Amino acid sequence: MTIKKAMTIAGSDSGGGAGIQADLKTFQELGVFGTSSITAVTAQNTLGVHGVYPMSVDAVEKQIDAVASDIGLDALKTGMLFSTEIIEAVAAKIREHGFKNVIVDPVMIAKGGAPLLQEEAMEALKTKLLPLALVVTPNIPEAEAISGMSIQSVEDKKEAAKAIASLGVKHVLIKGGHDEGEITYDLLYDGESFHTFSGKRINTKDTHGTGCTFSAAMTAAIAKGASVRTAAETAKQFIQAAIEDGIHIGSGHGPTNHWAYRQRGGC
Ligand SMILES: Nc1ncnc2c1ncn2[C@@H]1O[C@H](COP(=O)(O)OP(=O)(O)O)[C@@H](O)[C@H]1O
Ligand SMILES: Cc1ncc(COP(=O)(O)OP(=O)(O)O)c(N)n1
Repeated sequence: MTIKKAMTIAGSDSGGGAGIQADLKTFQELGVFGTSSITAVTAQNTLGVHGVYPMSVDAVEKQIDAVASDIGLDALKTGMLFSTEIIEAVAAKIREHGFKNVIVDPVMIAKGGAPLLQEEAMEALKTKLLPLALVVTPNIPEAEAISGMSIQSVEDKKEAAKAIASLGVKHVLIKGGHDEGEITYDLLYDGESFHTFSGKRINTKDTHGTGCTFSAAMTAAIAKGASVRTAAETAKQFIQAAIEDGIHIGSGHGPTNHWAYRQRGGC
């Protein structure tokens, strides 16, 4: 059996719903061996972020080198990168190791409002990291911040996707969780055409880590050889099941259920 491998370069969420923890659980559920480089430790629970402790650039680099030099990877995702220095170091390592299937989840702000990316790091994200990415998966506020455009309609979403693609990233997937309406629409732009992935909007507060889980599911599917479009379909099904069967723990926003997709027969 060939083992498929995926790496996450992201922050740790002590509450287990987002970040590295969500990514590794998702990789595991989709049958992919997960490895990690931790960029920051957050003290976090369902009520919010109580502390952010960035790792040194050297620590982030050494974790990537350790995995690359021995284990290798079929796909890689980034999540919380926090600072310009860490983004520049990660971009340099992607180039040095020649990593190809790079999925960038441009994490900026946690649900409770805590900043997970310093404002001044936006430029490095746009100019250093996005040109190396196969896919970027912003939510609507992140797509607005990257494109500099306000998104109020489907047409706005399409224009923002084109503006983000012009930064050099091959596919742009704008997630629709922050929209309104009974159906969620995630929009994929591949540089030529648009594809929409839809699902029933679940009325729940247990949505902590949806973005991390979605991009990790895409990463796992791509590691297994799926096209970006098929990976987006898998990720949409994975997150739909995970939100529908959400886990009611803590007194704030509970995590999604990473077991749900496989329990329903997906793999
Ligand atoms: N209440 C919900 N019901 C169903 N799907 C949702 C819900 N909230 C988010 N999603 C889906 O979860 C994924 C993550 O979306 P989003 O919430 O926009 O990301 P983020 O967590 O980065 O803010 C997308 O596929 C989105 O459509
Ligand atoms: C360590 C860490 N990384 C990322 C996030 C943001 O995760 P996301 O999936 O966007 O979920 P919410 O913050 O919206 O719940 C995080 N909180 N912590």
